[in-house]
Amino acid sequence: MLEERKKILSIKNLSVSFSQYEGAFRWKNLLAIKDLSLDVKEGEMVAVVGSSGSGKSLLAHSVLGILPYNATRNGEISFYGETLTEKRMRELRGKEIVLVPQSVSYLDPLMKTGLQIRKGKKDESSRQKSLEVLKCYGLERDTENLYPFELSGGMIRRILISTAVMEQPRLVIADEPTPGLHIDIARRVLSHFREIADEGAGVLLIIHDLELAVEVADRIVVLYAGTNLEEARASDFLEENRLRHPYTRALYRAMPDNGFSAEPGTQPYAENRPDGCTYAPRCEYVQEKCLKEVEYRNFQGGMVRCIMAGGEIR
Ligand SMILES: Nc1ncnc2c1ncn2[C@@H]1O[C@H](COP(=O)(O)OP(=O)(O)OP(=O)(O)O)[C@@H](O)[C@H]1O
Ligand code: NI
Repeated sequence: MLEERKKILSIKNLSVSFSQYEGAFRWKNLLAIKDLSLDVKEGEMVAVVGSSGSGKSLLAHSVLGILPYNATRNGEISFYGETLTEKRMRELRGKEIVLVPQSVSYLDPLMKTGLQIRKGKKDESSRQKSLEVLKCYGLERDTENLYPFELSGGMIRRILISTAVMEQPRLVIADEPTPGLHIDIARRVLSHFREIADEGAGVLLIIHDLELAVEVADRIVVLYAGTNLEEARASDFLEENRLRHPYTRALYRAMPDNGFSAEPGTQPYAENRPDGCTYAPRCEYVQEKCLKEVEYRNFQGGMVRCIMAGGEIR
């Protein structure tokens, strides 16, 4: 019998709001993430896709406990079944839970690469370990003596990953690790994350590029205007009618292999989010009842937030 894989990360009904000063002693509450749920199990790579501003980085920062000071988080985040409080996040961060940040400016420009990977430690065993990690990521030994400005974009990405995995984390959150990389290098970077998952850790991969996500991940979570509309198996993207939500189907049709057909319209900003289904203003199937709150529900081995799935949409 197959052993049940343990849940590493569980996020239930996450919301993140910002309070913003509007002037004249008025504050406005902006709901940037609304009712977002997902799990990552051992050995699994879950990709989160969504266009710019859909809440991907906020999701990552919520798990790490590094949201901006004016943000409020609600809902439940747990790690191996234990609720992640701010204190617990601080303890796990950089050790059991690591972030490969979106920005390459994360590296210290004045510190040699080797020292950055071992977080300033100078003892011989840390040095040996960092050399092994460099080798594992296809980087020469001498890379340890280089400064960030002497590295190519692809090398910097690999250094950021090396730095993250030095401590053998249980959960790796990678925030857009591929933009600006040549496609071959992007694939190589992603295959390193795949290996990390295959060795038993959980990987939450935040990525714009749906095609790459489908190639490498086990499951795909589709974010739209701060909430999730669908969770599908990567293999569901082989055929349009295996997908559950009209938005995911539109994304499918926009993929290069499927005709590149872009759909009209854009995702709403948090302050203009409609009541009910966030996708309703653009949806060809929209009906009166879509304007009420829509539940995120189990459907055909995945999840969907659409009342029409299984009915009008087959
Ligand atoms: N500090 C902040 N103050 C107010 N609103 C914010 C703040 N940070 C983010 N937001 C809001 O949250 C939304 C989601 O931001 P987030 O950075 O998570 O997007 P993203 O999906 O990571 O985008 P990208 O693909 O461009 O990195 C933004 O559209 C913005 O409205
Ligand atoms: Ni982001």
